[in-house]
Amino acid sequence: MTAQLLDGKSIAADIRQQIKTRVDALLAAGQRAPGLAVVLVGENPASQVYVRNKRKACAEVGFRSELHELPASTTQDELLALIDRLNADATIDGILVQLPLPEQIDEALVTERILPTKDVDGFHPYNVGRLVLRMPLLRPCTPKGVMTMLARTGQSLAGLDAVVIGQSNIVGRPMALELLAARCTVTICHSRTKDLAEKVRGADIVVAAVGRPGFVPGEWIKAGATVIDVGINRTDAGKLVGDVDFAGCAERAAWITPVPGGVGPMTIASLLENTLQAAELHAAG
Ligand SMILES: Nc1nc(=O)c2c([nH]1)NC[C@@H]1CN(c3ccc(C(=O)N[C@@H](CCC(=O)O)C(=O)O)cc3)C=[N+]21
Ligand SMILES: [Mg+2]
Repeated sequence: MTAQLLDGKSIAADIRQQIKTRVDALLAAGQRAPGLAVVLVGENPASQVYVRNKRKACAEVGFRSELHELPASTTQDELLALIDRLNADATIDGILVQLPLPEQIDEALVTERILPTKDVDGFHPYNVGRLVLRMPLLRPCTPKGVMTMLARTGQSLAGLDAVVIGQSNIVGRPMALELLAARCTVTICHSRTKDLAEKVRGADIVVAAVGRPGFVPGEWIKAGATVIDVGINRTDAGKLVGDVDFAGCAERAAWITPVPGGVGPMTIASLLENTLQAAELHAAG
């Protein structure tokens, strides 16, 4: 392996330490702790793991977090009524409705119901529009965490060729907008892309967010590239693997993120940053 590891686990721990210091200062000044409401509908085992990790991170930095666990049979109106209550609750700064939601619930409608200043996922059309216009407010957590990791490489991003594989609303699209704002030349690839291998071969930065284990082989990677693996795929043996062939890509890349311990912990660190930012917005009125 020649690549250096972008250690999300340790960068996320640094960020939590910084946030804890700021929360301690808030409390010392007589202000309340930032509050996050996490809403979990149904019993998706992966969602339960992520929600547990999020609440553990909140506790570590001194946030108040509350968990609203609703049955899989919850109606859309019941969920919207809960969001209305959380929107009106002055002790709640951030609302996170864990996705995916059961099929009877319209995710877009739920996302739009959350007050934009409490939308710590950054999924509300208001926050997405702010990102498009280069005046971001609350930024989607996974792309934000990736930008924090890229900053840690110390390289200037301006003018680099970036390829994002995947065009989802929660990762691929906002990721491309973040890289564009950092003045990369960005290509978004997806399932209908022609000559994907050629596009990746030209990239200085590759972000893989396809949800297919080992989808990006080492042969696609340009020498010295930065490889960011957003994939979290569980094998039949219960092991977590990313979207890139780690060993193959690490032979050529200058920087690479592991799975686990890469982008996942950074997503949670960004959620904490967003919740603190939302608390500051609410304190400012
Ligand atoms: N409204 C909403 N917001 C989200 O941010 C959101 C969501 N819904 N639905 C699901 C995805 C996925 N996601 C992850 C968060 C942390 C890890 C994470 O901590 N990963 C650890 C491993 C965790 C494990 O052991 O499974 C790691 O990569 O090292 C992974 C994935 C947030 N998501
Ligand atoms: Mg996310």
